[in-house]
Amino acid sequence: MLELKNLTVRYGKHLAVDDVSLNVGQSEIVVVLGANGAGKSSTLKAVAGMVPASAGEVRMGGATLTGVAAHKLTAAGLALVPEGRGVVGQMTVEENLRLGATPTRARPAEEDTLAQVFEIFPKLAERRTQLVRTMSGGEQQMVAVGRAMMSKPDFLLLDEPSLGLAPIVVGDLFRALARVRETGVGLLIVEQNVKISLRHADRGYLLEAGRIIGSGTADELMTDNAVQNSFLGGAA
Ligand SMILES: Nc1ncnc2c1ncn2[C@@H]1O[C@H](COP(=O)(O)OP(=O)(O)OP(=O)(O)O)[C@@H](O)[C@H]1O
Repeated sequence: MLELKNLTVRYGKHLAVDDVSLNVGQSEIVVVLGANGAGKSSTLKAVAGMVPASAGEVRMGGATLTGVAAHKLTAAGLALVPEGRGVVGQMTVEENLRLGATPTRARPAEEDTLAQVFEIFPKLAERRTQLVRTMSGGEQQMVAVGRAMMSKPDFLLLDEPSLGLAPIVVGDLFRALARVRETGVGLLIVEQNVKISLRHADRGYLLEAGRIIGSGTADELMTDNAVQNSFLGGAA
C-alpha cells in the first residue's frame, strides 16, 4: 500500500497541497483529478521526493518515505513518469528502457523485465532500435512508462500521461497501463482527462485548490455531481 497522510506542500506562503490523504493498493489504478493548478503535480512531486512536504507523511509498505531522496525512492520501489516524459531523444527505445534498470533491485531481472515491457508495449519491441526523438508523442510516453517499469517498481506515479496526445493514442496508453496493473504494480495517476482516466481507473479522488473534495470508485465518480460540474460541463 502507498499512503499519503495529511500531506501538505507550501511554496513560500502559497499552499499548493493542503492536508491530502489518499492511498493506492497493489494492482490498483487510482486517479487524482483536478484542473490546472489544483495541486496535482505538487502532490506527485512530494511523493517522489522532488519537492519537500511541509507537513504530513508518505508511506509505502509501512515504511516512511517522507524526506527520502528521489533516487533512493526509485531503489525502494517507487518510480515517477514525469510530465513531459523525460525520455532521451538521441537514444534508441531499448537504450532508454535500459536506463531505467539502474536500481540494484532491477539489474538481475533486466532481461526478463525488458521482455515484459515489450509484451505490454508491442510497438516498442518493433521499434527497439529507433531513435526516440523520431517517435510520436504517444510512443514517447510509452517509452517513458516502459523505462519506469524497468526499475521494477511496486508503485508507479504518472503526471498527466495523456497531455498533448490524440484521443485514440490516449486510449491505447491507458489500455497498456491496465496491463501494467496486471503485473501487480499500483498506479497513482494525476490527470485532467476525466473520461478516459475514469474508464480505466479503479478509484479516484477530486482535488480542488490543493484539497481533496471527493473520492470514490471510478463508477461512482463518473456520475458524481462535483465531477460533472467541475469537469464535464454538467452533462451526465
Ligand atoms: N515551484 C513553485 N513555486 C511556487 N508556486 C508553485 C510552484 N509550483 C507550483 N506552484 C503553484 O502551486 C499550485 C499548484 O500547482 P501544481 O503544478 O501542483 O498544480 P497542477 O494541478 O499540477 O496543475 P497543472 O496541471 O497546471 O500542472 C499552483 O497555484 C501553482 O501556481
